[in-house]
Amino acid sequence: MFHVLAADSIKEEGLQPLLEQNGVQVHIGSVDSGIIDLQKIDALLVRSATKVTQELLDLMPSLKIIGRAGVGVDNIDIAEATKRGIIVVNAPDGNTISTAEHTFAMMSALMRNIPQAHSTVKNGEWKRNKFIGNELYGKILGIIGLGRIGSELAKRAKAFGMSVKVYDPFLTKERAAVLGVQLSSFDEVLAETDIISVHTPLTKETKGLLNEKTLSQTKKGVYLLNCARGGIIDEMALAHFIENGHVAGAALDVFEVEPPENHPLLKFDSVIATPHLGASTKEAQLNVATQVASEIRTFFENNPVANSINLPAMSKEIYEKIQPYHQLAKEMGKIVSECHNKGISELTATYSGTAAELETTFLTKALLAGFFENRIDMKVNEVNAIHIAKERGIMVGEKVTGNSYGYANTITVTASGDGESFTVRGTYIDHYGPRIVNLDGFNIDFHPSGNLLYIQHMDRPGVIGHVGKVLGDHDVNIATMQVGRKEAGGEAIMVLSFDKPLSIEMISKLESLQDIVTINSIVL
Ligand SMILES: NC(=O)C1=CN([C@@H]2O[C@H](COP(=O)(O)OP(=O)(O)OC[C@H]3O[C@@H](n4cnc5c(N)ncnc54)[C@H](O)[C@@H]3O)[C@@H](O)[C@H]2O)C=CC1
Ligand SMILES: O=C(O)C(=O)COP(=O)(O)O
Repeated sequence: MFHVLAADSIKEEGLQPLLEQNGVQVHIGSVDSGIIDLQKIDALLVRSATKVTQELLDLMPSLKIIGRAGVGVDNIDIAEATKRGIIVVNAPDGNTISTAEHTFAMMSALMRNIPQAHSTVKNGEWKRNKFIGNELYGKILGIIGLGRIGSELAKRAKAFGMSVKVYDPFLTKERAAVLGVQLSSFDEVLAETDIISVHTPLTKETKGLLNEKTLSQTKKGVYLLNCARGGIIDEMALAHFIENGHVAGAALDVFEVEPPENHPLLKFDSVIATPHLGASTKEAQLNVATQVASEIRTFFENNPVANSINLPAMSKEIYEKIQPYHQLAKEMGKIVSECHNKGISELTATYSGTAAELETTFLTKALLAGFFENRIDMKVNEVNAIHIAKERGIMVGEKVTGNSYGYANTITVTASGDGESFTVRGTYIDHYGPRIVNLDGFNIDFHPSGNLLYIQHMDRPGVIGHVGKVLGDHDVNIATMQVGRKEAGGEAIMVLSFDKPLSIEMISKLESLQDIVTINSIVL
C-alpha cells in the first residue's frame, strides 16, 4: 500500500485523484497528529505551515515524494530532500489569480485606509476626515519579481490606470513589452515608484532585498506590499522607515515568523495585515490540491511528474521518448558496477546519434543510479545521484560524440580509478530493444536483462565446452550465450543468461575451470 499523508488542511475535494486510486491510502492530519506511523509514509502533502526539516525527514524513511499544495517551497529543506532522493513537486499556477487578486485588494485597502476606517465604523465612530486616501489611478507601481503573480498584478494595475515599472533580472524585454510594463533596474524601481510590491520567491538572494539601505533609496511617502514571503522586506528596517515617516504605509500578508507575536510592525496604524491569505480561496485551494494530488498519482503510476523542483520537467511525450534510453542507461550503470567491481573516481557517459538529442543529464543520472544500486545502502535515484557521486569523490562527466559506431545511437560509459578503467557501450534499436554492443573493448551483442554471467577467459579450444558441461551436469539451462574476442588465442569473453540466478557454489565451480580468468554475476 502507498501511504499519503495530507497535512496542513489541504482541500479534501482536491484529493480525489488519490482517493479513487487503488493501492493508495490517504491519511488526513498534521504530521504530529499520530494518524499514521510516520515511518510508513510514501508521500507527504503540505501547504506552508508544516516545516519539512531534516529532523522531520529523519522520521520518514519511506518518504519518496513531497507535494507542496501551493507555490513557495521555502518551508521544505529541498537540499536535504534531494540528498535523500525524495522528489519535491509543487502546484505552481493553481493560486496565481487568488494571490494577485489578494495583493490588489491589499493595495486598494492600503491606499483607501479601508481596514482602519472599517474598525472605527464598527466602533460607532464616523470619522470621514481621518481617512482621506489616495487614488491608484496615475500612480506608478513598482513590481519586484514579474513571474506568474507579478504579471497578473501588473495587468490589473494597468486596467486601473496605473503605470508599472518592473525589476526582474530574468525577464526579457519582449515579455515586458507584451505585458506593457517598463523593464527597469532595481534602483529605478526603488527611486521612481509610488507603491512597491514584491513577488519573488524567498531565496538567499531575495532575503532582505528591501533593507535599511535599499529602503532609503525609495521615494518619501512610498507604500510597500508584501504578499510573497516574510523576510523579502526586512521587518525591522521597514518598522524603522515607517516610524520615521519615510514609508507611508505597508500591507503585509506574510511574516518572517507566522503567526507573528507582539510584532512591532503591527503596532502602526499605517500597517495593514492579513494572516497569509493570498492563496486562501475556494478556487485556489481546489486547484492546488487537485494539481498536487494528480502529481502524486502520476508518480505512483510510474509516470513523469510535471512540476518537480529537483528533477527536470518532462512532458509525457518526451518521457515516452526517453524512457527506453533511460532504462538502458540504468542497466548499463549496473553492468559497469558489477563487471568492474572496484573503486572508481571517474565516470563518463558519452552519447551519440538519437541518444544525444535527448535530455542526457537525466540519462547520466539514471546511469549513476544503476551504478550505485548494489554499491551503497541507500536509495539512489535521478534526484540524488549527482549528490551521492560528489559525496563519494566520483567525478561525473558527460560528452557527445558524432561517432555512433554504425548504430543509430550509442551510450558509452567508462568507469575509471586507480589506473584501471572499464567501458560498456549500449544502443537502443527501435522495434528491437536495448542491446549491449561492447564490453571492455570486446564487441558483443546481448539484451541487458535477467540473470547474466560475464566470463573473461582465454581464447582456447574447449573452454566454452567445459563451461557448458559443468552447467549441464548440474542441470542448469543456458538461455542465451554470446562470445567475443579481440584476436585469436588472446583474451575472450562470454556473456551467458539464465532463467534463474546461479548459486555462489555454481559460480565457484566455473571459476575453478582452466582458462577462466574472472566471472561476474549481473542481475538486471
Ligand atoms: N501569500 C500567499 O499566499 C502566496 C505567496 N506566494 C509567494 O509568491 C512567490 C511568487 O510566486 P509566483 O509568481 O507564482 O512565482 P514565479 O516563479 O512565477 O515568479 C517569481 C519571479 O521572481 C523573479 N525573481 C527571482 N529572483 C529575483 C530577484 N532576486 N529579483 C527580482 N526578481 C526575482 C523570477 O524571475 C520570477 O519571474 C512565491 O515564491 C511564493 O513565495 C505564492 C502564492 C501564494
Ligand atoms: O503557495 C504559496 O506559496 C503560499 O504562500 C500559499 O501558502 P498556503 O498554502 O496558503 O499556506
